[in-house]
Amino acid sequence: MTVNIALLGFGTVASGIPFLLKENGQKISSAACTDISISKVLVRDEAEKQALLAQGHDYNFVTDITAILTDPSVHIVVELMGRIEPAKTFISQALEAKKHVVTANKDLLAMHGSELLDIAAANQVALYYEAAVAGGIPILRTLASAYTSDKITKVLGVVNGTSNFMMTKMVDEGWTYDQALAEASRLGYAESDPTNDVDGIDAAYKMVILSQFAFGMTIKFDDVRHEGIRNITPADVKLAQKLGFVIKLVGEIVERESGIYAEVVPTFLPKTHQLATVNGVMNAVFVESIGIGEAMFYGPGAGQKPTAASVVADIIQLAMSVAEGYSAPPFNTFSRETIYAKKEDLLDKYYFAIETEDKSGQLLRLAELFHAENVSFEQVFQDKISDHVATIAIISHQMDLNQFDNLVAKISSLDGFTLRNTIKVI
Ligand SMILES: NC(=O)C1=CN([C@@H]2O[C@H](COP(=O)(O)OP(=O)(O)OC[C@H]3O[C@@H](n4cnc5c(N)ncnc54)[C@H](OP(=O)(O)O)[C@@H]3O)[C@@H](O)[C@H]2O)C=CC1
Ligand SMILES: N[C@@H](CC=O)C(=O)O
Ligand code: NA
Repeated sequence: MTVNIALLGFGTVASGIPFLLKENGQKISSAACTDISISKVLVRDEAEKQALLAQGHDYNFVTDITAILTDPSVHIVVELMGRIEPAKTFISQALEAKKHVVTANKDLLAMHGSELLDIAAANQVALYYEAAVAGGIPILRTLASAYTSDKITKVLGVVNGTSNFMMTKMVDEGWTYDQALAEASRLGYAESDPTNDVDGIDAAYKMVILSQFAFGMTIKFDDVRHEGIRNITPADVKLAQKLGFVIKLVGEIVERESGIYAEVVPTFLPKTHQLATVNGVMNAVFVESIGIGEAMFYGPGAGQKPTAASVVADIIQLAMSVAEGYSAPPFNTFSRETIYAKKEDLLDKYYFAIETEDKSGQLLRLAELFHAENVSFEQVFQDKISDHVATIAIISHQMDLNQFDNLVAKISSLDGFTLRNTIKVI
């Protein structure tokens, strides 16, 4: 038997699939208990079809999804177009046509995953998406299988390859923000609209998906506090280095007694923390649990071949179920009621960078403000910006999220002070 797959889109990731099917064909067929063949590829229009044929791609290119949906010989649909629509409609239609679906579309899964999984279940087919979180790292399947015996208490992740690549180039090699972004796009790491990469949105999508696999709870995207890398200045990086930290965009999900909480924020990581060594396009997911303890899963978070490898691994699992005639199990079965943590249960240290006039009494005003919130300073630094202006950098002791929000609001409205940045300190 041959299991037929149809690709929706033939961009960076999709065009990496033929390489693996060809170079690793024997192992793949043996693992799937069947041959796997790309029987149709949906492209945008006739011009793209002609261009791909001219480049030597010898596939059955189609420009209308109906050709795939109505073809009973297509067993698995692989969506690699990205964005919400028409991907959502096409995936829903494919599931309703009783075809299994593989996707890498974290935007769609974070916003509408539950709805799509319900459609899959109602039609007795499966929706797999290993590549949606940390491209080449087999993290979702690991959480869904190897962690069934364990209880996870915390997940930390550097899960956006583009922003991590950019930060690494900017810090280590002095590249500008624009140079770093252009190169991340050229290498196929960035989304077609890289806003989501640099503003922490892509990483927040991944936290939504990770919360389902690690904690069995579905945090809504809007409830994932997120901020990107745009506000980080060379001064922040310099101070971090001086104090033995590196700055990374880190996602965190924790379960406290009151419930679960997720955020993606720039973070001061001690240089000795395992995540501090994750550079370039590499990603890592650091998992704390009551059984295994601490474990870190490290690998490429983006790029054609790593991401295609995760996609093909999903295809193999589904192809095997087709070939062997059993129902493919759901990708994740861990599900509990979602209960959010109380803000007073969320304790962290923070770095505050505040600009103010360089004159007597300014630090005292800040000290009074922190004191009113019952938060104490751990370290304070002052740097001259010009003759009359200074940056005061404060690293606080632990405070809860209510205290942090109150401080941010109060400093922001304090006359003569500009809150330039806040960064979590681990
Ligand atoms: N690149 C990476 O490293 C990773 C990507 N992903 C995810 O994988 C998915 C694919 O990403 P990637 O390959 O990088 O994206 P690309 O933009 O390189 O590829 C998407 C392709 O789909 C085409 N497309 C879009 N809409 C349609 C449509 N309606 N009909 C037919 N074709 C269409 C696009 O055409 P056009 O160019 O004309 O718009 C483009 O060729 C995304 O969901 C992304 O988030 C996940 C992990 C890593
Ligand atoms: N644009 C994303 C791709 C993988 O999800 C990233 O940079 O991590
Ligand atoms: Na993955």
